[in-house]
Amino acid sequence: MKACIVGAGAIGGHVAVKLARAGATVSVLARGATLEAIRANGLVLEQDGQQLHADVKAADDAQALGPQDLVLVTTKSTALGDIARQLPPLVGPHTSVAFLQNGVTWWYPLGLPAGKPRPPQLPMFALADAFLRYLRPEQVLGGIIYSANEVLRPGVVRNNSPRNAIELAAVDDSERPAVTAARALLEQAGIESPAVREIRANLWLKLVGNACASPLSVAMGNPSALVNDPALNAVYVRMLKECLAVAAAHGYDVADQFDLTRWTQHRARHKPSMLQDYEAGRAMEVGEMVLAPVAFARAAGVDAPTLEAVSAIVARLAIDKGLFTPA
Ligand SMILES: NC(=O)C1=CN([C@@H]2O[C@H](COP(=O)(O)OP(=O)(O)OC[C@H]3O[C@@H](n4cnc5c(N)ncnc54)[C@H](OP(=O)(O)O)[C@@H]3O)[C@@H](O)[C@H]2O)C=CC1
Ligand SMILES: CC(C)(CO)C(=O)C(=O)O
Repeated sequence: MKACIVGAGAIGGHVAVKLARAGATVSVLARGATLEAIRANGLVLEQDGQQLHADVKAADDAQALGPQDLVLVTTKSTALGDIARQLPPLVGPHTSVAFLQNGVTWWYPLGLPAGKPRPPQLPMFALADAFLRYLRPEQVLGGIIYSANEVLRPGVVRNNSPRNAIELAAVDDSERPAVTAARALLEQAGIESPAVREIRANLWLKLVGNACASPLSVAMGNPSALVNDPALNAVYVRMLKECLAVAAAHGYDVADQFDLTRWTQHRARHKPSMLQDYEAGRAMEVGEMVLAPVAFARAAGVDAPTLEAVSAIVARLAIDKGLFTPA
């Protein structure tokens, strides 16, 4: 299978190495120092004390890579406007394009099953205009990542989690051969990719964790505080309950599936990507992970005072550092 990874950072670097080592024809759309490093030394993934290496074709111009069977977009959400312009040369009539961003992303309303509440109007939904100029809805896959990673230096990624999984599905939850094939490729590469019944249920399940742990970690500058400090832990648990209520109000009751222990497991050794961005001075996914759940709460009339308070603080921190601009 011909697969292109768009954005060779923490997640993209991990996935590209694994797919290439599993025998897929892998290319990456990268830029700047990362592109130079990949061209010079290939990509390296540090996992369980091992260094896994892969040489992959890399370019900053999608034209040089051509149409693919599978495109995995692994940039931050904040880059999706640019990606929408760069993607067309990678897309043929049978290409599947999976979007693996954390949080509420542009495809949420696309294929939303009848009977589920409509989401509030959010700025990221406007990206649909750009993507659907050249993608048919059935080519778009939603993706959820369970894999904690950080870039040590351009082209070198460290994996910080015991479990690495990517959940993929068509945005209307229909089973398609292209989705089954993409999951099989991931599994073959050692990345779990289980069947998905409702992609938005999986999105909420992950988002509940991110929407609470990530902003609290940014506010504290420390991911373990929300586990080790009893007062903060109480705030964290209140936020989780509120966020689970928001998900349920939007048709996805995932409370029984939420595993707090699993969420707190790698707090000590992994800084959430949002805290990594805050510390590195990179654009933060505040709209998608922090403000979106609050907007969904208001749309459904769910009272979420703890979520609102922490979200407001973290949005302010991001705005003041120039890492987020409210729409
Ligand atoms: N890191 C983690 O552990 C986890 C992350 N996620 C989610 O996964 C997504 C990706 O996160 P992560 O891997 O951490 O992000 P990173 O910032 O590490 O990587 C993104 C990569 O995309 C590149 N990029 C951005 N725009 C372009 C462009 N126009 N052309 C080419 N390359 C581009 C960046 O390059 P440059 O450096 O030049 O900007 C960078 O190399 C996010 O939504 C995040 O929330 C989910 C689970 C865990
Ligand atoms: C790995 C995990 C779950 C940690 O918060 C994450 O999603 C992130 O870093 O953004």
